[in-house]
Amino acid sequence: MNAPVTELPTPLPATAARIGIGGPVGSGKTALIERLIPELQGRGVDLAVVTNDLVTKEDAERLRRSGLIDPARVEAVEAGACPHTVIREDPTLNIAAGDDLEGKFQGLQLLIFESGGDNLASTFSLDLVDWWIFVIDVAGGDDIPRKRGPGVLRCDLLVVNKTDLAPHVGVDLPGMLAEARRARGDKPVAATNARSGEGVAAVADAICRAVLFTP
Ligand SMILES: Nc1nc2c(ncn2[C@@H]2O[C@H](COP(=O)(O)OP(=O)(O)OP(=O)(O)O)[C@@H](O)[C@H]2O)c(=O)[nH]1
Repeated sequence: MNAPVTELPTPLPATAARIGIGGPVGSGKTALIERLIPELQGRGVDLAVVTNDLVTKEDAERLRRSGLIDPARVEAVEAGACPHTVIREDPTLNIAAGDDLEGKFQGLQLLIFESGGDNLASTFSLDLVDWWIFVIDVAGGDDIPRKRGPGVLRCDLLVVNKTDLAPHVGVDLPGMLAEARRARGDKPVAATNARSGEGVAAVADAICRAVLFTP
C-alpha cells in the first residue's frame, strides 16, 4: 500500500509592507509623501497610498492630481472623528482600504497610510502598520521635542520638517534636533525640507532598510 500523500499548505501570498505617517496639522505629511513617491518609485518600489481626512478626501485628491502616482493607487478614508481613532483604536477602515489596494495591484510592496493631522499624542496601531513616522515642523516651535508627546517618543522615525523656515521663525535648528535626539534615546531623527526635497532621500533609506529590507 502507498504511503498517504501529505499535502503541503498553500503558501500565503506576499503582502505589502505597511507604514504610517502621522503628525500635527500642517506639519508637512502630504508634502513629504509627495517627495517620497518619486524617490521610492525611482528605487523600483511598487507603492500605493491611503490618506485620512476628517470629512473630506482632500489629501487623496491632491495626490491623485499631482501626476506623481496612478490615481487608482490612492484611496481615501474619511475619519469623521478624531483622526487617531481610525489609525489606533479602530483601524478597520484603513485596513480595508489597504487590503483593497493590495487586491487591485498584485506585487504591491509598500502601502503608505497618511493620518489626518492630529496632536502630539497620536500613535499608530501595530495592527495597521509595521513601522511609522511622526512628522513635526520647525514652525510649530522648538519646544515640541521637549514636550515628549507619545507621537514624538514612540514613532520609529521622527521627522523634523520645514528646516528652511528655522531662520524665519527664530528657531535654533541644531538645538531642536539635539533636543529631539535626547528625547528619543537610540531612535532615529531626520531633518527635511519637503519643499526642496532636502533630507528626503534619508527618509526613503530608512523606510527601505526598515520594511523592505533593501540597503
Ligand atoms: N517652507 C516649507 N513649507 C512646507 C514644507 N513642507 C510643507 N510645507 C508647506 O506647509 C503647508 C502644509 O503642508 P501639508 O503637506 O499640507 O501638511 P499636512 O501635514 O499634510 O497637513 P494636514 O493633512 O492638513 O494635517 C503647505 O503650505 C506646504 O506647502 C517645508 O519643508 N518647508
